[in-house]
Amino acid sequence: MNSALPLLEVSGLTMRFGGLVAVDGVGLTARTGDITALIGPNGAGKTTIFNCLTGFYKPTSGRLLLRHPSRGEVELQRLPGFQVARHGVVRTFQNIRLFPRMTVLENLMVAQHVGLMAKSGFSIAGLLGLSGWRSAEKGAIDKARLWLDRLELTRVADEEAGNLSYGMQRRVEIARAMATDPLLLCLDEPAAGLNPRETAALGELLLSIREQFGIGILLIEHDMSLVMRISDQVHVVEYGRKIAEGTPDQVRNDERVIKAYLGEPEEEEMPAEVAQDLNIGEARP
Ligand SMILES: Nc1ncnc2c1ncn2[C@@H]1O[C@H](COP(=O)(O)OP(=O)(O)OP(=O)(O)O)[C@@H](O)[C@H]1O
Repeated sequence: MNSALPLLEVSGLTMRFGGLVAVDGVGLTARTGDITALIGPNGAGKTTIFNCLTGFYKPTSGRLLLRHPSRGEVELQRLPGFQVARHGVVRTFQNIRLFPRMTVLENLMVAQHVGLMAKSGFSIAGLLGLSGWRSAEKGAIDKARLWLDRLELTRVADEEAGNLSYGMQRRVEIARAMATDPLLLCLDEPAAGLNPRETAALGELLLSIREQFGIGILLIEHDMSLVMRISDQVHVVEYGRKIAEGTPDQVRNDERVIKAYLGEPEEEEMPAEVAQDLNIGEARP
């Protein structure tokens, strides 16, 4: 657990769609060196929080404070959406969004496009081969290859991304995000569609990224077993509101969380696998 000031501090985040309040005054923090999970039942507002955080939506109100190591305190909600990733808050999506007809290596190159264009001076001359552009391009290829190597994807570097297994495509998405040097990696349901073996490998991968690169990871995930195993902190939302936060042990024993996931005891029987994941098998009839 990292005790410095949080990398990200969200306060009073509200997002309305017409009459619907999808996110209602949510606060949360994410720290460098931590895996922070954001969980809650379907429709609770998790992806909307991510969309606000990563510049896809302009929040109705609230403050999204990023402590950037060189730029100081940045209020993300004030930035144009495309600037958020440039400040190091990078995401993956619930549905994989690779370029399926490009190779894996090309997918990682595209992610670095903005940096490359900046090196070209956004000019035709730059693109036509000035040395600054050429060395930047080489740097981008080297960085892409480094991340492919780190995520054990080198052997598929020249394959079309769309031909890979779902689990491998998820890995490529994470490699692509990491190649942009994020401060905060936001993963929206990275285990969705993965088999148990792929999910276990994903867990190991996220733990090793946290260990080796000391970035913050913010994770939306429905696989409670994965969340409970790898997270440092867990925030729980229901109907757009934060209902609990704490360590996995604190959250799995929180009555409000148990009710949010399972309903009232008399309403429905607890599914055995959920009870096992939350480790509350003995606590309920
Ligand atoms: N662009 C939008 N326009 C209108 N309503 C929206 C929009 N995006 C989300 N919502 C609504 O906001 C609420 C929260 O949705 P959101 O996708 O954030 O939930 P979630 O917790 O991510 O759900 P899930 O776990 O199923 O992905 C839902 O009622 C949803 O229908």
